[in-house]
Amino acid sequence: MWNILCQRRRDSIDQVIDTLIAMAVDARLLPYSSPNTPEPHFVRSTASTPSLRSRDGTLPMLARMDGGGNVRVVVRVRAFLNRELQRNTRCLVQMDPVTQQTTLLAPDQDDEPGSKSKSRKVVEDKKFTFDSSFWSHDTNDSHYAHQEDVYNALGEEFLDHNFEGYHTCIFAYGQTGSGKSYTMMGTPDQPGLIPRTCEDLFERIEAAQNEDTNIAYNVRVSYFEVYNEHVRDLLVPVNTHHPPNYLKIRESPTEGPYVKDLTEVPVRSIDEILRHMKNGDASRTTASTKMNDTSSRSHAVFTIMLRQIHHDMETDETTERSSRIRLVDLAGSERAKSTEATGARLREGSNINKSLTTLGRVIAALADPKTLRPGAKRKEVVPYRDSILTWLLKDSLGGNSKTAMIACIAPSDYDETLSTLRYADQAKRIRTRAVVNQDQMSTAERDAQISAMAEEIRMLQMSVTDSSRQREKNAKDAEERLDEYQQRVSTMQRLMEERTMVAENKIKQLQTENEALKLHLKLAIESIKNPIPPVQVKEEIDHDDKENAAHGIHQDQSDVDDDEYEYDSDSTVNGGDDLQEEMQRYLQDMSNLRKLIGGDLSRFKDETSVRMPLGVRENV
Ligand SMILES: Nc1ncnc2c1ncn2[C@@H]1O[C@H](COP(=O)(O)OP(=O)(O)OP(=O)(O)O)[C@@H](O)[C@H]1O
Repeated sequence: MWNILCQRRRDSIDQVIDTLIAMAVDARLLPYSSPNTPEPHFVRSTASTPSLRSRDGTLPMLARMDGGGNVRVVVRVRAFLNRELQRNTRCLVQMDPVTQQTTLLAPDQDDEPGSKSKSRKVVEDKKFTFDSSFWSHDTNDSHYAHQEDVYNALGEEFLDHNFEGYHTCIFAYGQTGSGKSYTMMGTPDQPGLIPRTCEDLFERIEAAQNEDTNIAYNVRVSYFEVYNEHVRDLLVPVNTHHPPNYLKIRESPTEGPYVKDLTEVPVRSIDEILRHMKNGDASRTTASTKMNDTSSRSHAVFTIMLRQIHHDMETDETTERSSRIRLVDLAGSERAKSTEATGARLREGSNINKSLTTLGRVIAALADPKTLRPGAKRKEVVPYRDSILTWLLKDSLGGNSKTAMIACIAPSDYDETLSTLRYADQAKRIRTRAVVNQDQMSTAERDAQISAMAEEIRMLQMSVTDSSRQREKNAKDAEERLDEYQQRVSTMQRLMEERTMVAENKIKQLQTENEALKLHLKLAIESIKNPIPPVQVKEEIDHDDKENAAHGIHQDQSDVDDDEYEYDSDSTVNGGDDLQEEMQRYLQDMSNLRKLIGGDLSRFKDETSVRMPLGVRENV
């Protein structure tokens, strides 16, 4: 009992320390400090504020604020493949749909001919419990998990997080041929997690825009693969006459590691995003191996950047939420003996294993409570930089992201499945520190930020020119400055885009108001032109008089009332003229305002297009 209490206390302390470390790392977690605190670029962050558009709007406040959490780990077992059926292999995996427990059964002596299991000292049943266990082995079973079930249980919730402003990452891990690509990409008939996420994303955007015109969405995608420790852009068509263009990795103090010059394509519809996804997928390096006819020989990273910009017309404040959706299909771990690979395949296999081994070391380091202890130099302990894959996934594995791992397993390979399940079991202990990526600022603040940035870019431009003169002397320094300069330019482009979106929204709103006023004016003029005939009122009054007389009520005022009515009618006409004049004046004001905003808008567009060639991003 005492031990449990101590453990609980240690856990709580660890949690508090975690939060404090996260606050120190990410200034946005700190409460808005005093006015004396210098605020870089006037950005007032409201991280952890309620969702702009959570799915049902009923998330409890605490759930929204708690960005930290353990890596979600799920496991999926696939059906037998033809070669396994021909060998008459036995299914070694059992899953309990109630407890989510996965049991790996020890193979019989005759199973897995030539496998290491014979020589293992202890070959016994092993039990693991994960967040979900997806049984995709036999379609006849009631708890069979279809592609849709996997998306509903995991993908949908992660997309909710993206709309709340969190970065997310879902990666599929497992031995070669265990069903990673099937789970992530799927087939045309059975689409996997990536196409389902794309579809759901645009369906939600469409629904949200129909509901609220003050919110604008901006979606971009990128797709790259890590092949033989090189990064290749999958959205750039392959040119067989040229050697592959491998991209470099850079690390920015604010954004973390990123791929330099990676294509980021803006997408506006489901069809567009699916087209890019399919093109990229077709460019991926695959080959036929003994274990899988279409084996992925690279790690593929499909990233969706989602920006939600909400402009409040009343306060003239803009709230921007940005999130990154990373969907990773890792290459499969493999044993040279099983794949019988030689030559290029063998070299690929050893590179794949090398990066997966590093991923395993990163996971082990992050899962180790000692790494999280106060005073531990986390950066030094976690070997992110030992492989391209782990360096690029640094943020997703141990930083600002909500992350899930799908461990894919084959039904009849004891050793490989045990190794995958152990890997997954360790990943369960990793805690990430996700925060809502949200900024809020007024139009004036944004303008000030753009001016400050323009000045900064001017200075950087000058220093880049100076540096390039000394390039021979100090090439690295010059390159770094150029990188920084390009990054600032693209940030500024983003701000300009935002300003354009806000201006467009304002115009839309003014147009609606204008239309409403025109209609109002038309009705007012019509009612002035065709006033209600006074005679009707008179008749009614006469009728009333008669009735009143019949009831013996004295009506001295009836003539006066008539006069008053005629007088009122005149004054209505005069009042109508006034109203019409006022309306005309108002309309004039509106059209002036519209011209003014229109002028601004075209100016912003001009500025953006003028600055375009300076940016790093292609196809933007
Ligand atoms: N849940 C499933 N239901 C039906 N078939 C599946 C399932 N999972 C995988 N498969 C089939 O198994 C084979 C191997 O799957 P897949 O290519 O997805 O494996 P992988 O883990 O991506 O392999 P690699 O690491 O070699 O790329 C494919 O023919 C695929 O259609």
